Amino acid sequence: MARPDFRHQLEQAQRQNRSLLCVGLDPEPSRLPEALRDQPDALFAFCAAIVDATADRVCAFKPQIAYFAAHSGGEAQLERLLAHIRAVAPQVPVILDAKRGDIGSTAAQYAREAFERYGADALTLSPYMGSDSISPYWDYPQRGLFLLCRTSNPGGDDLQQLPLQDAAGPPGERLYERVARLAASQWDPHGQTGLVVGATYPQELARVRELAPGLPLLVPGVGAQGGDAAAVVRAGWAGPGTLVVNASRAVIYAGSGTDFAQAARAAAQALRDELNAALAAPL
Ligand SMILES: O=c1ccn([C@@H]2O[C@H](COP(=O)(O)O)[C@@H](O)[C@H]2O)c(=O)[nH]1
Repeated sequence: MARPDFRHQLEQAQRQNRSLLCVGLDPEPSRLPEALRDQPDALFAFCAAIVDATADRVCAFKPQIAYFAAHSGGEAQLERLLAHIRAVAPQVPVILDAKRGDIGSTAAQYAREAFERYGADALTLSPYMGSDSISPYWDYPQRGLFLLCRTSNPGGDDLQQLPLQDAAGPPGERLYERVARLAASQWDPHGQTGLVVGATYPQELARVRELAPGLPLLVPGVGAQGGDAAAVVRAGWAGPGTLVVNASRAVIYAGSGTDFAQAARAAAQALRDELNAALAAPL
């Protein structure tokens, strides 16, 4: 049977697992439990154990491609990991975090890599090369696209907060606001677009929600980066399928011993409950 489109997958996973939590899969070899560290497929083995332990507590998984591509043989382990998620948790969509952005001909190759090679359900993109760097991904209308809008890092201010003075928007519109407005209009011809907004900037998150009332927002920055989970829900929630809150290190490194997967499950459960407690009505 054909998989539903990303928005429906996300909505279904959120309802089924009663969860807004996305677990980020960012395996750093020096932080893996000792028992796994020397295994040739340690990245896969670690992430697969986290997936198995948390699949009924999350609405998505988000592997960050750099943690795999940085190591010889790592991309093959990422391919294996996506196949594993598909086999053990077909109801949970996978957002490949690659933050791609390039001219159209190269973008077409990145799209093929994400959606055909890895079989990801959604992909993060940097939109700062403009519409022709995004349009090749529209050839995969079933897959989700999350455009970087207001990122979680302090340096995001350097460009994303710049006021614009051109005729295409209201005077003083910030660059991140322009991205949100475009994503909610001409940059979303197939209803597949979402935005990345950091949990560390709840005011901007609320502003993005005003500008893009129905778009899914992928919100990294709770846990290790200190974002407030309840504030994220208050600012970003607009109904099932509209808010995905990512935590990577706070979940995957919750434990470091042989019980690391159980520790990850407990951390995911606690974060899921914290997010749910901030919802006005249960999922
Ligand atoms: O603005 C952004 C965009 C992406 N990320 C990514 O999310 C995770 C966050 O990891 P934590 O361990 O929960 O801090 C990581 O993969 C980043 O590359 C982000 O942090 N901010």
